[in-house]
Amino acid sequence: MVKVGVVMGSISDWDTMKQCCDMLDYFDIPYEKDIVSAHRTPDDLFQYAELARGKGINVIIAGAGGAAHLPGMLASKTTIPVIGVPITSKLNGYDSLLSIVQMPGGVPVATMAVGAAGAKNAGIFAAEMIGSFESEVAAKLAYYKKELENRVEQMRGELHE
Ligand SMILES: Nc1c(C(=O)O)ncn1[C@@H]1O[C@H](COP(=O)(O)O)[C@@H](O)[C@H]1O
Repeated sequence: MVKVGVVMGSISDWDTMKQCCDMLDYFDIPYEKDIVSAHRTPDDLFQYAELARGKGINVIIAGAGGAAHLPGMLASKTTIPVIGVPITSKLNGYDSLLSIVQMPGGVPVATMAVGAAGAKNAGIFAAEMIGSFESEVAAKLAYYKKELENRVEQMRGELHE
């Protein structure tokens, strides 16, 4: 059963949002991906939010750029937690970031950094949410953290070579 719903406002967001799907693959978390736009397909957005829980989705990751209303509008229509990924834009993603992060009180969106690193972290953060109740995912997260530590150890070696 699908556990994470990954949505983006346009196919032009895919290069970035792929980073989050790569992390979900790494942690063996089943997900679905789709393109939904608050501006271009508002009816689809409402339908997506309404059907998500029934599909078994525990977390939604939504990436959008510019006037990035997609994550916030999803959050307004569902009680499933929404992670927002600001996509780099003509204004370097500042507009996307502020559109996503500045939600009114009562409608939270867990906002990541702009661009690829944010998308990657969104995948890891979703895994952490699922890992809080699935021990197999928690074990994979612990292994991942160990690998990060090993990589720094390797960097220290390279620095002193
Ligand atoms: N911000 C949104 C929404 C939305 O918030 O619903 N729908 C599309 N977009 C964004 O428009 C940008 C340009 O899209 P195009 O490349 O298709 O013109 C994309 O980054 C997309 O996320």
